[in-house]
Amino acid sequence: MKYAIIIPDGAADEPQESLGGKTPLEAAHTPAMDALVAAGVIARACHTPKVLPAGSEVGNMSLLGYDPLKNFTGRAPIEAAAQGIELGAEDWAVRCNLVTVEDQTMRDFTADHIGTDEATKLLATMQEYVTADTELSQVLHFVPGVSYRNLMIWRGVSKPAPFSMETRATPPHDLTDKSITEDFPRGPGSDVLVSLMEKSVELFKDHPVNVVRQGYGKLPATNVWLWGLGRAPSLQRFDLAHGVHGAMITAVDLLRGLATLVGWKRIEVEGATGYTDTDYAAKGRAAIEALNDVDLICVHIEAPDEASHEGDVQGKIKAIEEIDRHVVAPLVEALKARGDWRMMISPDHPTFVRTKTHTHGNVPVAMAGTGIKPDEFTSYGDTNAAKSSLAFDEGWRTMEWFIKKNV
Ligand SMILES: O=C(O)[C@@H](CO)OP(=O)(O)O
Repeated sequence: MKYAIIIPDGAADEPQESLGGKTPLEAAHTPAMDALVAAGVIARACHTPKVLPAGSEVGNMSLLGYDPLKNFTGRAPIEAAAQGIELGAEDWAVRCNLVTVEDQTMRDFTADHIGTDEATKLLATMQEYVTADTELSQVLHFVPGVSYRNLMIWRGVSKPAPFSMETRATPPHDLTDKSITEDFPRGPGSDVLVSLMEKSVELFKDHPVNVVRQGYGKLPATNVWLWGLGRAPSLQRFDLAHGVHGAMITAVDLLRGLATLVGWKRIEVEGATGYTDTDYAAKGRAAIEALNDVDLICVHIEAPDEASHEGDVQGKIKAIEEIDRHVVAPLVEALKARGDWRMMISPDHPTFVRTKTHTHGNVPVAMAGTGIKPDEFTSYGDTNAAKSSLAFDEGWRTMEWFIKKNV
């Protein structure tokens, strides 16, 4: 049996007045996704338990079949795994966004999609500052990632990290257009995080990177925003849990990290950007090719989530349609040509274009293929999922149903 999982990140949403009461998934023209539901089932799953952040870090862990209530330790340690950074028992990883804050309001949690080269220079400035501070020089390390998504690592052997599970920090994408004044990190060790965030304002103010950016009309990176901290998680290998070898196609470190932690192969695709300008067709082609090597291919596409964070409903619809045409449609054909197959389509969490951020709640899950008997539904969407009698309140249990159903 060959399996494929498509994750249109953040694609679930609420009905929109501007779409005549449809959700973006329902307004989008998605013949391949609809055909999959017609041939199989639609279900709903909750991948974000109320007590955890309604984020991709929790949602995707659950989607891959791991109970986040037992396994989730924070977002940054997962992203550290993507970079091959090993965290010891005393170490903490912290997500270090580059952001644009204006008049104490979060103008852009991506610092206008800052380039990786520019981000690397700004992080080097933070590192220079920390290195000059004898107390923190041995423990804090700024690690560039891709664009605004970077890390800070606290090596805790010589000086224990002051953080705990009680340390709270708000994701900057939850603050778009909002005041940041009440949302600085809180709890154990937050003074260290806040002082670095404040110091970055001073260090970045006239930084050459920002001078150049403003010269060509781009927003400056005014601050680092520290959040998503945690210690290393330990996840059971996916093949030991399900007897299936998997591979991941994604453009973001969060999913690369999850793949690493569960023992999946990672496939890098040229032109995959983690944004709405990604090369959807290249991802589709890479997924088909991967079926030669692995039993399960997972394709994660960040674009619907990014369009939602920008409040761009038409951009979200376009991203969903591109996924349907360039990933789902060719992949279904390729799977069918190989014999027994199954496909699942599931977002990790809803991202509302209205609020420009993630929310807890159900996502629609389409599952079809060998051994899955069709239900009465014939199109993919949030409303049909809400009506379905197949529901996974503990979303992480969906994976077992998908892999093992009737086998
Ligand atoms: O990586 C991030 O910082 C966020 C926003 O881009 O991603 P997601 O919304 O998928 O959690």
